[in-house]
Amino acid sequence: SKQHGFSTAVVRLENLLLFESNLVDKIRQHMSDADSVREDIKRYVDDFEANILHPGFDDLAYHVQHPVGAYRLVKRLSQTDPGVLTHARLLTGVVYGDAVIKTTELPTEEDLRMSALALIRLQDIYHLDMRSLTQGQLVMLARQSDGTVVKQKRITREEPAFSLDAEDTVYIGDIAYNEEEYLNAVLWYLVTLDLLRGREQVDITDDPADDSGLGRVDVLIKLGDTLTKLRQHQRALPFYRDALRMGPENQVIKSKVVEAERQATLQGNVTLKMAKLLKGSIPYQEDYENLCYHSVLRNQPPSSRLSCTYDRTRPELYLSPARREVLHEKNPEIALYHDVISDEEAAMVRALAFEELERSPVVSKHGKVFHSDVRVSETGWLHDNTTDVISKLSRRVGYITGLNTEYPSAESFQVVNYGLGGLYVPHVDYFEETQLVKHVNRPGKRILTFLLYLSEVELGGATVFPQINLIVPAVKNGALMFRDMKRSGEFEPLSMHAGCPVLIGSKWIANKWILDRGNEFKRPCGLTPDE
Ligand SMILES: O=C(O)CCC(=O)C(=O)O
Ligand SMILES: [Fe+2]
Repeated sequence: SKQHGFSTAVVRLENLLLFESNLVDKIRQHMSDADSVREDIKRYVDDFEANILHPGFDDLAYHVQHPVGAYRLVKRLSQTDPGVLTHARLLTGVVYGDAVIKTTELPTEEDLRMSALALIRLQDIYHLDMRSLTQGQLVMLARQSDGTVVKQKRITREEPAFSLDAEDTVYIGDIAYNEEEYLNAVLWYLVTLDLLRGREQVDITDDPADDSGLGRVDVLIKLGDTLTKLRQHQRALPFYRDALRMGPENQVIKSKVVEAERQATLQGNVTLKMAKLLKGSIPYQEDYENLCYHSVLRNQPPSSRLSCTYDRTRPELYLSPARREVLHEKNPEIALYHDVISDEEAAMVRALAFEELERSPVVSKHGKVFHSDVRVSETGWLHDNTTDVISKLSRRVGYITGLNTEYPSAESFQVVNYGLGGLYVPHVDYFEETQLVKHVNRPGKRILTFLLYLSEVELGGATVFPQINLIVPAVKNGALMFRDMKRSGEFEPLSMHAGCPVLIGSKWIANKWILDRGNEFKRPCGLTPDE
C-alpha cells in the first residue's frame, strides 16, 4: 500500500492548496498580460476561485483544516485532469514542493474515499447535525435516550461556508454502506433525500433525476436496502413503497416491497432498537467516544487540576522552569507541562519532519506492522543529531523528566501529523513480549511517554485516558507526560490513552519515548509494588 496520501496528513493538503493558489495567481497574471490561455486552464482557474475564494476570508489553511472544505478540495483535484496542471505549471514556472517535480501528484480516488470516511467518523463521534454539516457548519447534537434533541451547540465560524451536494452525500453514504456502517449510511442517505427534495422545489423542470443522474428512486432503494441490512424491515417498507410509487412497473422494486412485507410480518410488532454496532476490536470504544465528544462540547481546559507548580528541581530548569500541571497524581502519574518548546522550535521540528512523513504504522498483538484506520496520521522520526534544535530539545526532555534521553536510553523523536478526521484509538505505548518486533530505534522497554503538542488544534484532537476518565486538550507548545511502566518495572495498563479525531485543524505532535536502558538507576522503586 501507498506510504502516504492526502488524507493521512493534513499538511499535504495545506501544501497542495498553497501551490494551487500560487499557480492560479500566476495564471491570472499571465492572462492580464493579455496572453490567452487554453480553455481548460481557464475552467480550472474559475473552478478554483469558485471553491476557494470567499470575499473577506483570507485564512487559506482553514479550507483544508475544515473536513468539508478538505473533502471538496480532494474531490475537485481527484477529478482534475493532471495534464491541465502540468500545462499550467509549465506556463507559469510555478513549482510544487521544493523541487521541480515532473508530474504533479494529485489526490486520488482512494484519497476521496478516505476523506469520506473522515466525514462519516466525525459526524458519528461528535454527533454532528447532518443538515448543518452539508452546509459546512458543525453543530453538535445532544440526544436524550428517547431520541429527542435536547441541546445544540454550534462550534464553527460562520465563514466560509463549504457545502456538500446530493452527489457528495450519496457517495459518502455508499462508502459507509460498503464499510458495513449501516447506521451511518442511513443518515447520509436521508440527508441526500432532503437535499434532492430541496432541489426539486427550486427546479421548474419536473425531472426527478438531478444533473448527475441521481434520482430519488435510487436513494429510496438504498435506504430500504440499508434498513434491511439492519433488519429494520418495518422501517424499510415506506422507502420501498415510495420508490414503487415512482416506478410502479419496476419488478425489482416490487419484489423488494413484497419481501420486506413478508419479513416485517414475521418479525411482528417488535421494533428493534437501531443501536450502534460496536465491532469489539477497539478497547474502551464507548468511553473513548464519549470523552472525545465531551472534550469538544465543553471545550475547556483539563477537568482535574490537582495542582500547578513550577518545576525547579534541577538547576537547568531554574532559570526557565517548566510550568507543571498535575493531572493525575499517581498510578499512573500524568502531568501537563506548559511552554516546553517555542513557536519557532515547533515550526522547525514540523518542517524537519515533513520530509520524513510516512503513513503511521500500528503493531498487532503478534508483532505484525500494518496500516489501519484506527490510526490516521503520518509519522517521521528525527534523531537527536539531526540538528541542534533537536538535540537541545531532547536534552530538555531529559532535564524535565530527570531521565536519560540519549540513545540507547530513549527513542528518536517521533513526529506525527494527523490526517482528515485523524485519530489514534485507545492503546498503550508499551509493547508486550509477543509484540517485540525488531526496531533499531527501540533498544529497550518504554517506561515513559513525553508527548509534545506542536500545533494548535482548532477543534477536536484532545488526548484522552478512557480508563481514568481524563481529557487532556492539545495545548500548543505544551507536553503531556505519563508513565507506561510502574516504578517496579511492571506495565501500567491504566496508561491506556488515545488521540481524539481532529475536527478542524492540522494536529502535530512529537513523541519522545524514554526506555529502561540506562535509566534503571534513575527509576527508583516506589514505596509499594504497584506504584
Ligand atoms: O495524539 C495523541 O493525542 C495521542 C498520540 C499517541 O498516543 C501516540 O502517538 O502514541
Ligand atoms: Fe500513544
